[in-house]
Amino acid sequence: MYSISYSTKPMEVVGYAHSFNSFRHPLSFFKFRPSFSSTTFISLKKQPMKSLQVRAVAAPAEATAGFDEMVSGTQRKYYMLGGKGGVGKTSCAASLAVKFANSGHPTLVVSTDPAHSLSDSFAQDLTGGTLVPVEGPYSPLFALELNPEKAKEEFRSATQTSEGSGIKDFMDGMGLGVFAEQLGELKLGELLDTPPPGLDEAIAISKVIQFLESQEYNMFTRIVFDTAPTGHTLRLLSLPDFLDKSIGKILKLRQKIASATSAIKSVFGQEGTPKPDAAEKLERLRERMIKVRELFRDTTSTEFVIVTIPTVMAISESSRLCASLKKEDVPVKRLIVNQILPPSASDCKFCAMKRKDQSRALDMIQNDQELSSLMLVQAPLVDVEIRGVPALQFLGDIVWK
Ligand SMILES: Nc1ncnc2c1ncn2[C@@H]1O[C@H](COP(=O)(O)OP(=O)(O)OP(=O)(O)O)[C@@H](O)[C@H]1O
Repeated sequence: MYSISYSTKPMEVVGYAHSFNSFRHPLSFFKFRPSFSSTTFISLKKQPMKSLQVRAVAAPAEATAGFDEMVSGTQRKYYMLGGKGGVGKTSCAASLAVKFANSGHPTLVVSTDPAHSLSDSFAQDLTGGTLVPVEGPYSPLFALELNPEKAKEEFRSATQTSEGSGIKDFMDGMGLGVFAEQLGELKLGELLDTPPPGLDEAIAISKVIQFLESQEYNMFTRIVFDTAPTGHTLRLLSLPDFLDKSIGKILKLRQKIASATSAIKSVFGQEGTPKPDAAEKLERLRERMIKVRELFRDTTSTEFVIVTIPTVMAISESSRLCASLKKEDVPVKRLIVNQILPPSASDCKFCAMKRKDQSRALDMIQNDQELSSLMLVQAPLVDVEIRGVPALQFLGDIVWK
C-alpha cells in the first residue's frame, strides 16, 4: 500500500524488504517499523541528519490535505491545530511544522497547551519559554513552549495592587472603588481573582503575535500552533470578546468619572488616586486580546485544523468544536482523522472489530452536518511512537500531501 523511501542524493540502495517488521536506521536513534507496508523499498546513504528525507511515495487515492495550497506563497500564515485530548494534535502540528520547514518556509511551532508535549514530540528540550532551534529540517525551524503559569502571573500582576488582590483592590487602584458593586454584573471580580480557563492560552497567543511583529522575527512565514484540548480552545475563542467588553466598560467608566475623581482628590488629598499603571496594563491586555480575536478570524492568513480519531466520542466532540469555530467565524476547512487502522489482508478478531468501529465512526463524519463539508484527511495508525524529526518527517509525508 505504502512505499517508503529514505531519499538519498545520489540514491544508494541498501535494502529492499517485503513486510518487514523492524528496521534500525544507521543513525540508530530512529527505529522505524511501518507495519502497514506490504512492500517496502528502503534506500539509505550515510549523511548528516539534516539531509535525511523520509518519503511516503504512494498514497491512498482519497487522502490529500491540499498541502500545495498550504505551502504556497511567502506571506505569513498561521495554522492552529486543535481537538480532543490525546488524538495526535502535537504529532500533527510538529509534523506540519517540519514539512513546512523542509519545503523552504522558516517556521515556528508554538505550544500553548498547558500540558506541553512538543519537547517529547521533537525528542528535544524545548522548555523555558524561549525560541529553541530544532535540528534537522532544511529551513530554520524553531519551537516554543509557552509557560501558561507565567502568562497567568502576568495577568494577575496587571490587575492587582501591591496591597492585595481582587476586585476591590483593583477598583481602588483604578480610583473606582465606589463603583465596584455597580460592576458586579460584569463578574469582573471572578475574572480577576480566578482567571478563566483559556486566558492563559489567549495571553500566550497574544505574546507570540507581539514578538512576531518585531523585525527580528520577520523571517517566519509559517506559524503552527499546537493548542490545548477542545474545551480550552472553545473558551479561548469567546474570551477576547468577553474581556474586551469587561475591560472596555471599566476603562470607559474610568474615563467618565475622571473629572469626578479629581474633584474628590482635591477634597480628600491623594485618597483614591487612580494608578495609571494598572489602567495602562489593562488597556494593553485588552488590545492584545483584540489582536488574538482578529487573528483567529482572519481568513487570509489563518486556518484552524481539527484533529480527531475515528471514535464516536472524538467525532462528536469535533463536530461541536467545528460548530463553535464556525459560529465564531474562525476559518476551518480541514479535518484530520488520525490513527486509522492500516489496511490488512488478515485481521485478527480484535482488529476486525476495531476496523468496523472505525468505519462506523468515519461514516458518522460523512453524515455530520458540521464535519461533512470539511476536507477529510486520513492518517494511519503507525506501529511506532512518533518521536524525533525523522519520525515527524515520516508522519508529515503521510498526512500533509
Ligand atoms: N498516527 C499515529 N500513529 C501512531 N501513534 C500516534 C499517531 N498519532 C499520534 N500518535 C501517538 O499518540 C500519542 C499522543 O499523541 P499527541 O501527543 O500528538 O496527542 P495530543 O492530542 O497532542 O495529546 P494531548 O492532548 O495530551 O496534548 C503519542 O504517543 C503519539 O506518538
